[in-house]
Formats: sequence, structure tokens, C-alpha cells
Amino acid sequence: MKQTIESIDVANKRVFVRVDFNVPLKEGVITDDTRIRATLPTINYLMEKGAKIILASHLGRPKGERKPEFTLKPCAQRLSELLGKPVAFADDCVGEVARKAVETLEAGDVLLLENLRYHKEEEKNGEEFAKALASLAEVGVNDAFGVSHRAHASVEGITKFLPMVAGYLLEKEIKYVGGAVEHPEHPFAAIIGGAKVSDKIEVISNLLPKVEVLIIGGGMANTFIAAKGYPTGSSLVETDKIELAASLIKKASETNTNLLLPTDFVVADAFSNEANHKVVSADGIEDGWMALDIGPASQKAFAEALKPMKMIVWNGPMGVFEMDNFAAGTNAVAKAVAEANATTIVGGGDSVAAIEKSGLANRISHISTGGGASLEYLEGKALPGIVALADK
Ligand SMILES: Nc1ncnc2c1ncn2[C@@H]1O[C@H](COP(=O)(O)OP(=O)(O)OP(=O)(O)O)[C@@H](O)[C@H]1O
Ligand SMILES: O=C(O)[C@H](O)COP(=O)(O)O
Ligand SMILES: [Mg+2]
Repeated sequence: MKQTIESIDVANKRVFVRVDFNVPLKEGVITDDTRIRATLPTINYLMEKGAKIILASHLGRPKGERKPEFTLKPCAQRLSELLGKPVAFADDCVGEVARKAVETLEAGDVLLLENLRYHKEEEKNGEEFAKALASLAEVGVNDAFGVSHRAHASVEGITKFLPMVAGYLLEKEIKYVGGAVEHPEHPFAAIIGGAKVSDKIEVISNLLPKVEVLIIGGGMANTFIAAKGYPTGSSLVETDKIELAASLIKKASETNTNLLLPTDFVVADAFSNEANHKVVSADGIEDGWMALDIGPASQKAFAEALKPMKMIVWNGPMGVFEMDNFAAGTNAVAKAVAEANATTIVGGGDSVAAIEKSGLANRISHISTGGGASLEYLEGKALPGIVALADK
């Protein structure tokens, strides 16, 4: 058991809170603020107790560069609206800028630091960087379930220099997603899509023996289509994972898992909502065309397979749902998940945005802030960000 926020004294203390404000953005505007709202119980509690709250997050993958499109400023603004009070913003998460911003905090004040991933040491779990973050505060809270599968400096390394406990969101995620790990209901289906193919394809092997049905869509499906020897045109394909995909297709038959791949796609001649588009069969993607959504036959087959399920976990949209012409597959699967007589978990920054957009979120048992994190948890892995927290 891990210590939680209620077991520590925070009054008048500087509290470092790792949050996951990696929200979907379109031209600098937040399109889904679920991940920000999800941290409100922790922030409100800390405010009531008179803590000096220092929030830190990553946004996107700027890879150590100060790319302006990855600034956390819009999140400070949104959080301030949600809290109904000002949220200070520091242009850097370490160094003089951060220190000065922290010094001005009074009990109950909230500060958001700029993107942790503007420093490459964050993802490298650099010790000096972790120490620099730790030096800002007297105690730490992890409320960033979505990034707890990453052994990064603000998630894992920092705990060597600053004691960290679990926030309310982390506790809640452990309860629900952990519940699915410990007491899975059968038949159990996992649906995996999205764009983070190389990360997420690695979890499939361990998931196969745990589920009766595994549905693959979105960008993930293309690598499997390539593994079947079909052409993929200019679709997103992870070439160095084609062999792994082939072995997973084989493993599925050995574990008696019903592995469902799309049998048709909506293909486009450019990555744009205005592109020409048409439906083709899974073996019919021509040169110069890319798969941007699953087709109607796949939608139907996936929905049928989900009907008898008792538990469904979904991460990763079935297509580029941000563009209306390629949203039908994701919406169809959202509907099938919502209508199933099952315990359902939908997780991930974009997946949750998709389910919110479809208006079906209130029909899902648990909306999780974790995408990759939920999958790795489900796979049976210990998440480094959780392991590193102080024990009771
Ligand atoms: N066929 C496709 N080709 C390219 N991109 C795709 C395709 N299908 C889906 N996507 C993109 O995948 C992205 C979401 O993938 P991602 O793996 O980030 O899911 P997520 O739910 O946000 O999970 P996480 O929280 O782990 O990031 C969306 O932006 C969507 O447009
Ligand atoms: O969106 C997510 O899954 C988390 O914020 C982690 O982001 P990452 O995959 O870039 O580490
Ligand atoms: Mg995402």
C-alpha cells in the first residue's frame, strides 16, 4: 500500500504535484480538458489545507526543445477558469525562474511550471534534473497516472530526493484499472488503436493470454496489415515492428484469442479532412493512399464481437477522429462499447477526447486518464511511478 495525500502534513508547505496535463490541442486551444478536471480533487484539497501548490507536467513530445506549440500556458488558463482563481505560470520548470515563482507563493496559491519535456533530462531520468525539481518543494504528490508508466525524472527519479505520495486521481485509477487487472470479468476484450504504435505493440503479447477478443484499429492496424503481406501505401506503418506483428498474429491463434483486424479501410490521398477519400478492402490500399479510418464492414464486425463481452478496455482511436471524414470508425466503436452490457474502461488523452466528443462518456464505467499507462498496468507490469511512491 502506498501513502496518500491525506497521510501527510501539507499546511504552509511547498508541495510538488506531478500532473498529466498532456491534453489534446488544436491550434493552441484545448479540445478536451478531462485530464485537467481529473486533478481538481487533489488541487482543491491542497488549497483547502493551505499548501503552496507547484504543478508540473509534460505536454506532447518536444524532445528537449522549447517548441512554443508545446507550452503549458493554455492549461494554466484553463485550470484558473476551473478553480475560479488565478494560477501563476513559470516560464521554466527549474532554475532561477522556477525558484523565484515558488518563492512568491502563499498558502493556497497555485503555480504551474512550464513543460518538463523542454529539458531532455526529464525523459532521460537525469539525476541532476530530478534533484533540481525536488529542491523546489518539501513534499511531493504524484497525480499523473497517465505518465506513471514512464521512469522519467519528475515521475520516478525525483522520489530519491523528495518523498512522494499518491494523489486522489492516482488512487482512483489504481482502484478502477487495478480492479480490472485483479478481477477481470470474462469474456474480456481489449481494443487498441491510435498512433503510438511502437510503444503499445509491445504490450499486446502479454495481453493476448488475458483476453478473449483483441481488436486492433487506428494507426496500429497498418503494421499488422503489412505483416499479412498486404500493401499499405503511405499509411503510418512501423516497419521495424512488422515482424513482431506477424508473431503476435501467430501467438493469438496459439492462445485462442480472437484477434480482429480491420477488413476494410477509409483511405485518403492526403492527411487532410479535405483529401479525396474512399473505402477499400484491407488488401486494396494503393500507392499514394493512406488508411485514416476503419471501414464500414470492420465497424460492423467489431461491434458484433463486442456485444457478448463482460469487460472491455479501450485505448486508441480507430482513425483520425479529429477530422470528421475519418471519425466514423471511432464513433461506431464508442457506441458499441457504450451499449455493451459490460464493465468498460476507456483510457488515453485522445481516446477520452473521442468518447467525450461522441457524447457517450456517461455510459462508460470508468474514464481513465491513462492510455499507455492503463495498457501497461493491464498487461501486468508494475508502473515505475507507482512503485516509487512512499509505502504506508
Ligand atoms: N490510421 C491512422 N493514421 C494516423 N494516425 C491515426 C490513425 N488512427 C488514429 N490516429 C491518431 O492517433 C492519435 C491517438 O493515438 P494515441 O496512441 O496517442 O491515443 P491516446 O488515446 O491519446 O493514448 P495515450 O494517452 O497513450 O496517448 C489521434 O491523434 C489519431 O488521429
Ligand atoms: O498521453 C499519454 O499517454 C501520457 O501523457 C504519456 O505521454 P507519452 O506517451 O508521450 O509518454
Ligand atoms: Mg495520445
